[in-house]
Amino acid sequence: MTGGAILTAAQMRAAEQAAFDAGIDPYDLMEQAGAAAAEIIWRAGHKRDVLVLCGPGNNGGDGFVIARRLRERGLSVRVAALGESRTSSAQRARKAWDGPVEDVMTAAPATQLVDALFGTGLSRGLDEPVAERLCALVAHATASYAIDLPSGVETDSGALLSATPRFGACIALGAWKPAHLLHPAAGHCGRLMLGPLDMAPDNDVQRLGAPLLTAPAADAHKYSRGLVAVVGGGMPGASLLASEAAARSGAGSVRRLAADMPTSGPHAIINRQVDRADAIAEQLTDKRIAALLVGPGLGLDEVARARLRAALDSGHRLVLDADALTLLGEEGGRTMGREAILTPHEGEFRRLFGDLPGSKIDRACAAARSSGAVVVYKGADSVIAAPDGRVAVAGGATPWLSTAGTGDVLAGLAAGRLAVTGDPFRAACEAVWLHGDAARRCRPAFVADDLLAALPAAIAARL
Ligand SMILES: NC(=O)C1=CN([C@@H]2O[C@H](COP(=O)(O)OP(=O)(O)OC[C@H]3O[C@@H](n4cnc5c(N)ncnc54)[C@H](OP(=O)(O)O)[C@@H]3O)[C@@H](O)[C@H]2O)[C@@H](O)CC1
Ligand SMILES: Nc1ncnc2c1ncn2[C@@H]1O[C@H](COP(=O)(O)OP(=O)(O)O)[C@@H](O)[C@H]1O
Ligand SMILES: [K+]
Repeated sequence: MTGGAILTAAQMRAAEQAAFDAGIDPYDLMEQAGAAAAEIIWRAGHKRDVLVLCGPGNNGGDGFVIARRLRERGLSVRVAALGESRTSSAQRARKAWDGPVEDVMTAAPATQLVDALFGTGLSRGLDEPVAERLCALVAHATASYAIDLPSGVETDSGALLSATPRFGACIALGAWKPAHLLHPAAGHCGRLMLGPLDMAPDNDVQRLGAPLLTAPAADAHKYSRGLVAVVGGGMPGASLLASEAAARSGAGSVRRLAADMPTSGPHAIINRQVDRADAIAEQLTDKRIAALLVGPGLGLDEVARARLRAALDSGHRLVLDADALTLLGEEGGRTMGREAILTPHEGEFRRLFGDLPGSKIDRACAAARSSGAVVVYKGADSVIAAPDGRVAVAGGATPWLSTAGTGDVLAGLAAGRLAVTGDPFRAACEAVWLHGDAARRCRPAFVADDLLAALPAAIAARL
């Protein structure tokens, strides 16, 4: 269920060095990279005139190979460079291009624009006139391709170091980089494609891929498929959304423990009217509970605090979301020391873990290590990190998800999948995938309730 390894610039360089040490010729690798990218551009099918912008490093070297390969296919190709080529492989690739080399600042636009100015070696923002020229040439083009990365983005953090155009597509070379999935850079990549190289580095950090789910066993019953308990609070809607998501996640049974009794909603959910924390604690002694969710609509008062304490003391596998995370943060955090999933958005993450350094991936890893729990650091780019160092990064979720209540659905899904699998990292990955896929199946301007109706189709697609 992985979508491929994600490597930082330093990890990519180390993998490249290991390949050279193993006998791979550096120039062969550049030829491979350029050929793979040219093949993708050719197959994209525009078959129109091309302008390839080449920078001074190996990204520029890839550009010269791409230009040569596309011309061999019969396309009208022009090349424009930003100064001299500085690496021996790039110099060799430039020599192998026997056409003219124009200046990036004066080259006329083309229908297809290939940006091979900078990749993983970008060390600072582009000079302003160069960034402006790149933006103008991309704006003129019908099709635009960033080679390895859009020039101007920081590989590891996904930050924009200078004005960066939005490309139609980005062809990653050899492996994904954090900037392909982390915002704001991810929003400038367009369609993501991977140009394969002989060198195939692996890493604990992976792009989230489609999960493989299994149907219930022939002799399954509602408890063997997982009983989910959801602790409610002052805002009933949130725990109702979460409960229904858990009920539609593949779990066998859902019990909602709250002071209110819903007047509508799926009758399959068992609502137990309990108010006091000791009554909730009593309900939580049921050993059949396979996962417990607390947080959506919980509230932040003393009653909420007592309910959270009862949940934490119950010993069950936990999903903590929303107000539970805020309350946990007020208490200075707590090491989970058990199978648990925390699902903070940006604000909850900062309240719980403070201002951590590094990329969103680094911050999620640090949070997972310090809490001992699987952390789902939500947003347009969601990072799922386990305390043992495994990470899955989800990109490409529709921004229509940024509507109230979709987090409650995700939390319910995570609890449901945790009850089914008993594995917090796997459950979190499955939940984020199914949530994103259900959103893709909804029409624009959907509301969180619509996601619930789309869940069975999202699950069916993964069986
Ligand atoms: N690793 C692999 O496995 C493979 C890698 N491959 C390819 O190599 C690429 C990495 O190549 P790379 O390391 O040569 O870096 P690259 O991005 O071309 O630029 C570095 C040059 O730019 C300069 N420079 C930096 N910022 C600047 C600025 N703002 N404005 C002006 N100059 C600036 C910098 O100079 P300096 O920072 O020293 O001033 C240096 O000269 C990678 O993305 C992929 O395309 C594939 O061919 C095969 C497999
Ligand atoms: N711009 C976006 N693009 C894609 N997904 C998003 C975006 N903004 C939010 N999301 C997703 O929507 C959900 C929102 O959760 P949350 O912020 O907890 O909302 P709520 O508390 O209202 O339920 C998360 O799963 C998050 O990853
Ligand atoms: K580039």
